[in-house]
Amino acid sequence: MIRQLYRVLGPEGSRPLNRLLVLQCGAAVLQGVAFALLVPVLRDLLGPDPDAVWPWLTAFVTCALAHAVLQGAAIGGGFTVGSRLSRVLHRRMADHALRLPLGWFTAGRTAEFSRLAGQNVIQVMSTPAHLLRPFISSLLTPATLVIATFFFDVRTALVLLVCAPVLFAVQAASSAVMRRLDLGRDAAIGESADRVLEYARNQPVLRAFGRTAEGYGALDDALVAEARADRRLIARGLPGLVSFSFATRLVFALLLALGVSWRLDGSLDVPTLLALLVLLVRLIDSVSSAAEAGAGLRIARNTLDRLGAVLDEPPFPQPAEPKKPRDGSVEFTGVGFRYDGGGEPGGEPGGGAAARPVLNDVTFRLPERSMTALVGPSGAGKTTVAGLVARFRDATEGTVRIGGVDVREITADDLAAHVSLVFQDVYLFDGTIEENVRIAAPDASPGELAEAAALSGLDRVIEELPEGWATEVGEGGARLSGGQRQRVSIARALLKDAPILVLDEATAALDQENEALFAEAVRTLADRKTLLVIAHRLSTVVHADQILVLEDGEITERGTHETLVAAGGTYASFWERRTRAHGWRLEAAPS
Ligand SMILES: Nc1ncnc2c1ncn2[C@@H]1O[C@H](COP(=O)(O)OP(=O)(O)OP(=O)(O)O)[C@@H](O)[C@H]1O
Repeated sequence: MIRQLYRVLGPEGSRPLNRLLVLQCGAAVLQGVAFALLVPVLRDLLGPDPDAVWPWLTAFVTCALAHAVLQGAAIGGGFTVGSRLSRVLHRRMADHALRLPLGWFTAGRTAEFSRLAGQNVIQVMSTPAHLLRPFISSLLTPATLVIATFFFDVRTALVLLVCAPVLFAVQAASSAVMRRLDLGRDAAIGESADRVLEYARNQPVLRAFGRTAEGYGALDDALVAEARADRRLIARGLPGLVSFSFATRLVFALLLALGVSWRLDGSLDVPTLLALLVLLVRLIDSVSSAAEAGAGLRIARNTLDRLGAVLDEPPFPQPAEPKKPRDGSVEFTGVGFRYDGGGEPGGEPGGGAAARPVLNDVTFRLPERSMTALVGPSGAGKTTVAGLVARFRDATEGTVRIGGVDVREITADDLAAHVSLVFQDVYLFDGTIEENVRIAAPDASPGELAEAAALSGLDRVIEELPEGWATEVGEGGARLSGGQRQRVSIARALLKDAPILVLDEATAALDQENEALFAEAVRTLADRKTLLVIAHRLSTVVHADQILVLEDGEITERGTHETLVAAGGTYASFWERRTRAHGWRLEAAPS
């Protein structure tokens, strides 16, 4: 536990923790000495010469006062270390989130991350003040008492010395069982929390389909599993706790019986017996509080383990000898990819359990300042290609190059500076429209902002909104329509002014008029940027310099609109159906 705290706090936090531990240990030992001094105090008080008590009483009061001072300092230190712990953890988690590969952030892991950063960090920050101190004193105070007992009655001390390992063994066994059960219960609670969140988020869909809480199977299952974990905790954990409590009472009874027999055979006087019994009660009390403190510490340890596991996740690997992209071109050479962990940046190429390849031997080049359209049926792997350009994940085979340099040799900062992305799922931060657009380039001039707004069609949104640029978008952009959100995100990507722009279904939420205007803007952008446009709507892609048709993870056709229509393949059949039906959506060709 203490090792975990040192690990999480890092070198800068270790000095206050050292100080705190010294204070807590000192306070615990002094408490033991003060309790031990009660023996000569009581013995002299009840014995034939009560006046002999004064030196012992003075020593007892001095020790008790010194203990109170150290205890006060230890409590204060506990709070200081606790708040430092929360600051360090939040900062380390935020830094680590920046360095983790984007592919790591699945919905489940994001929920776990936010739980850890929120309630779990708060839980852990109370450890030094509320859990560590009682735990240390529940170990050191009894240890001091056992040593002190040697000065009063060696036989009692020897019995305690023999019993101590038995008590510790019972406690350790019970703790190990409880820890495993706690882990299972934590996981069950986490699952329920995720399902409740999902249930809340999906209310529109669930209500539309008339599903009530009772009918929401995933939530029901999670709650049943949580109740099962609770029952398991009680059924399997309780025997351990009861055994420990039973063992401590047994030790007390044994010593009481021995004390009485020693008294009866005349080898122990009454005042010493009474004083030893008082000491024994204190000792059993302290040992019992170890079990209570242990429960809290066990939970904190599990949490620290989970925090440690997240902080140990391999970060986005930075190249040892970074290279700068030479231009704004993009090149895929024999790229293969599958979603099985083998494609995590830094992961073993081709490692992990075998999964179906999503991309297979994909080779293409996007020349600088050109427009390429990537089309294909749903699930063909288009978004995966976009993610590989931005190195959300690494290709499992082949190489992705930007400006002639392997993306694995480019630093994350350089990569971010070179690639701008617009996805269909737009996320806006709670703030104004202007703040959301300026995230891309905080120092952009009003002219640059206006140009990005004009190209993306955001200028028309601004005109319609009474508060214009100062309109608050709400959490996640909830106060804007889907089309408005999309235009904010397009403007943001344009303002960033990266040489490569990837638009993945960027126009999906736009109406036909805005989509046509945006298609026009995209055409003009191709003079300045390398564009990779993924779109179901053919009107956006007909003017592309090259069109790549991706089917089932493979490029099956490539060429301009005219050549592909003339070739009479998949693209031509898409086109034919679109013109015949006057539809705009691209769908899978009938097989
Ligand atoms: N994170 C993921 N983990 C596992 N499989 C995934 C993941 N993301 C996508 N896939 C799978 O990879 C394949 C390609 O998905 P991708 O999203 O790249 O296709 P797409 O062509 O962009 O589809 P759409 O046009 O519907 O957006 C699909 O079979 C999909 O189920």
